[in-house]
Amino acid sequence: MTLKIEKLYKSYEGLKVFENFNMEIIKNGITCILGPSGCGKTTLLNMISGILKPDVGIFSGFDQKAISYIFQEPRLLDWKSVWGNIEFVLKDIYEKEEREKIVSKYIDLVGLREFKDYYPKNLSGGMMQRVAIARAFAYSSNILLMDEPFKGLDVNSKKRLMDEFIKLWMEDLRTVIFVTHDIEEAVLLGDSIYVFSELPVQIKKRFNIDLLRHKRSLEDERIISIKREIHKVLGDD
Ligand SMILES: Nc1ncnc2c1ncn2[C@@H]1O[C@H](COP(=O)(O)OP(=O)(O)OP(=O)(O)O)[C@@H](O)[C@H]1O
Repeated sequence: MTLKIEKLYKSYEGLKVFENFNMEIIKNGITCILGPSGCGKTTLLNMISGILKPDVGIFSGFDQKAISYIFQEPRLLDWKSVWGNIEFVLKDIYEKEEREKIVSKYIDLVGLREFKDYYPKNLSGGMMQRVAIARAFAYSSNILLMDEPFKGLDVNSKKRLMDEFIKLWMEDLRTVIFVTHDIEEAVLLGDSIYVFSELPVQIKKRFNIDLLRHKRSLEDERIISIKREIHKVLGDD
């Protein structure tokens, strides 16, 4: 099963970003998007989420009510604790008792139990991003948009967060659309990787990776060869 974006057009004051753009997204899989800076990746996520309107375009299989969005920066509410930030998105949906169960589950899954009463100002960047990820999963969406959620984190925090993300995703498979500049993140997490061109953006190439995620490693021959090909397509060589 796939979700489809067809005949998409979007310009900003004469700058053509999308022009007859088409793309398929695997349902309940992880689709990664790589591409040069400014090629329209965030614009695409914003249109999928409904934050931004396309000029023209058909989106099939997307229900904007069922979308969670993890932004580059965690966007936590400063005046709410870790617990409060996650509970906030469940307020109008569940009764208190059910909310507590859900928040408790996700706080444990991202390892923040002992920090549940902390406020954002007392958390590290990695911890804030863990709260943002827990919040996105706690909200029962079918589609999860992620715009470089691991950007700017040190290697260990990033590795830990990626492992936590996969653990959460395996619990209830959702359709993930994941924008990144980091080829290693893409080859470790993606079922499918799209490489975008410069503007107006087109798909330069799509890679499908059918290796089991827990068996993937950056030392694996197949992963090394896919990485090399992606570099070539991006024009990094
Ligand atoms: N609100 C806006 N008004 C005018 N131009 C915009 C606006 N938002 C984005 N653009 C332009 O549209 C193009 C695509 O921007 P977008 O942020 O979607 O790219 P991106 O691929 O996410 O970039 P990056 O990888 O640097 O985050 C860029 O040239 C950008 O300058």
